[in-house]
Amino acid sequence: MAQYRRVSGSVGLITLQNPPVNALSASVRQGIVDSVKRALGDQKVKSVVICGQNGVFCGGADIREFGRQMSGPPLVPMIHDIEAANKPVVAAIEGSALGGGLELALGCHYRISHSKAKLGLPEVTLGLLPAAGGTQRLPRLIGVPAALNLITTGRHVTAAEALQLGILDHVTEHNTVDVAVKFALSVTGESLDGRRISSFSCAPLSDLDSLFEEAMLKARALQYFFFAQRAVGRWSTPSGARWDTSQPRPVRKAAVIGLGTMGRGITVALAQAGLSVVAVETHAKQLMEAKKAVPSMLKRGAVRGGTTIEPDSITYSETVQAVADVDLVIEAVFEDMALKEKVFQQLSIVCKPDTLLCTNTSSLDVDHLASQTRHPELVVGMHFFAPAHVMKLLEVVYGRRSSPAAVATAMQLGKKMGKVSVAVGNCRGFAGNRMLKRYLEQAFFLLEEGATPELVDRALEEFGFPMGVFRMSDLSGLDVGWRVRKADGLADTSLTGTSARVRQGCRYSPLGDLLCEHGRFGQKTGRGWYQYDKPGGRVAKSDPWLHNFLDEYRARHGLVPRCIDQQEVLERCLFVLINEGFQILEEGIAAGPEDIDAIYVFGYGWPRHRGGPMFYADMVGLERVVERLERYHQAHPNVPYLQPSGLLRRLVANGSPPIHKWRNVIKNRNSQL
Ligand SMILES: CCC/C=C/C(=O)SCCNC(=O)CCNC(=O)[C@H](O)C(C)(C)COP(=O)([O-])OP(=O)([O-])OC[C@H]1O[C@@H](n2cnc3c(N)ncnc32)[C@H](O)[C@@H]1OP(=O)([O-])[O-]
Repeated sequence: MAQYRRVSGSVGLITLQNPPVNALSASVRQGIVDSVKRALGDQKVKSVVICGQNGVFCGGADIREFGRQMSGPPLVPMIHDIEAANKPVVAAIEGSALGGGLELALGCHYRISHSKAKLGLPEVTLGLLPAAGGTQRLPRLIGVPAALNLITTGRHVTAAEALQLGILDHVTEHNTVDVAVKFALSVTGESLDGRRISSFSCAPLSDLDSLFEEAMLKARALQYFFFAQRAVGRWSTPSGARWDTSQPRPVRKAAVIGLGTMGRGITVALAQAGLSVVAVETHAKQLMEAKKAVPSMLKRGAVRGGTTIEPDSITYSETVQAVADVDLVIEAVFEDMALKEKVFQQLSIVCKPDTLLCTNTSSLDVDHLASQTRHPELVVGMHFFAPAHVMKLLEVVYGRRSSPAAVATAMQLGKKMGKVSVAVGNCRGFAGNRMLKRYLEQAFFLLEEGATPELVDRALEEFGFPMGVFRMSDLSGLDVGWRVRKADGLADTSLTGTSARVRQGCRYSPLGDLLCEHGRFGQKTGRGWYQYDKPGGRVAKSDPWLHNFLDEYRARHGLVPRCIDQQEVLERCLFVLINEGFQILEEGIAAGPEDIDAIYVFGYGWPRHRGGPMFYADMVGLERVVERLERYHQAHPNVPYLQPSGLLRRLVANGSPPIHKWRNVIKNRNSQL
């Protein structure tokens, strides 16, 4: 219902009353219709304010009435009558104005909001359209592009953003109803001609078709990704193991070896999944720190998720012997093969014969680690992403000898931990990091050729990544990749002349190695591709030192900088990553494009509304991807990964079938097409 009273002499105050969110039930709509009629008919009333009780304007349609026979006055004429009123009507928005609630506010002549309020048209998330005027009034008020974004995403915006967009007339920190009443008094008698949104004309746009086309593509990408997430659970391996024929083993007690950043996150994620956990760290200082850090991470998680954690579900130990009775072990020691070999040899002796042994390596050879144990069929990779208790992605890496039960167990455990688990084969970097390597290389090459970190990052962020490659590299630490390149014998900055930029016959950029030699490891040292106000600082600022360094580097190597545009950045960085994805599909490292897309959206910040790299390739058109790769390969013949992969070429030769048909072509990869 709605309460009506006259306040401040001449303002009719209508208060929506329907706990908990003043949704527009039949009786609320009836209350509004009756109150508006009263206010407009009362000569003492010169203006009207509509608000909601208990600090919430209106949560939209009453979801408790969904599926029931429609009764009471319909919303559209009700809002239209408010707009047509000859006395000013002001919406006083507190809490939320969502769906029909915002549509009601758009029917008012003025909108005043508290700074903490949220506004939006979330109908799309319920399978509806904002059909009570939202699709008509919002574009007229804020323009088609901004309205389309709100309508198609359903996102809630803050009062500050709503003010900036032009949805609100005023935002206040004070009592919103009091402010709205004062405002209503001040506009009494003013003309309402320019305040009725439905009479506004929509600003004409020359590129309206492409705008709608883009919105349609986003919708298609989101639909594709919805199904892709589900497809990854139906895993299979080239040896014929499958999700529906492989029986997972029960895992009640698990162990984590190594309590650095990753190990702590994994311990938390296991405990949150209800397992009892043995957390092992052989360095006394690190163990002591973990004993403090893990419970506070668990506490924070419990507050966020409203859950409780058994405090004694984790036991700590300084020796590997403590894992003798666990069902599964996740090794998370330093990324060093010799160290991991030793751990696996020890585990193979200490653990029960049927304990599953998992490694959290991000790129090392799972088969080699399996060969260190007595039961290589019980070894798989469980590659978590930092922070392991937050990030949704888990790559489950099966080796040559991993049993179907071992893969099924790791996949099921991942699911229990709330992860999206993707089964991938064993190769250097698995699927995600292997593709990332090509993307990073191209970003470095672009700097050599004349780009700046700012230019590259801007292009990637405008594409939709939360962070460009260089800002991301500063966040995760430049030293991580440097260590790997040193171990691989690549990071040799003593080389001069042309050999400084070539390794094993291919183009190589030593830029990352040189930065590390200057002690620039990214945020942790306060300097990287950008500068930060202090070590550990978060706000990246352009660094003149870096720009000088790049100028000198180019001059030293006789590289003439050229103008690089955003399109080249996107094509070079993304198409090479996509090409590696096709290679991975061809080799059977990932079973289907959905696996790669899930990995990239959940693990690497690929924008969901672009569906993932493989879906994006399908959208761009496979022929175009091939054509651009060939062109770039011609320009850079010493970068072999720019050469289109065999599978990509075969798909094009097959008439570029849509993504859901690629598996058929992959299956027939031995045919003579
Ligand atoms: C022709 C029609 C056209 C219009 C179509 C639309 O408007 S479509 C758009 C429709 N609107 C939306 O899609 C908005 C959906 N709602 C929200 O986004 C959020 O609830 C919120 C932001 C309003 C409040 O967030 P918060 O974290 O502060 O609180 P919370 O989430 O914990 O909920 C608290 C309680 O409120 C209840 N309840 C909530 N909404 C409605 C409703 N519309 N109705 C009835 N009840 C509703 C909720 O069930 C819960 O009850 P419980 O379990 O305690 O008995």
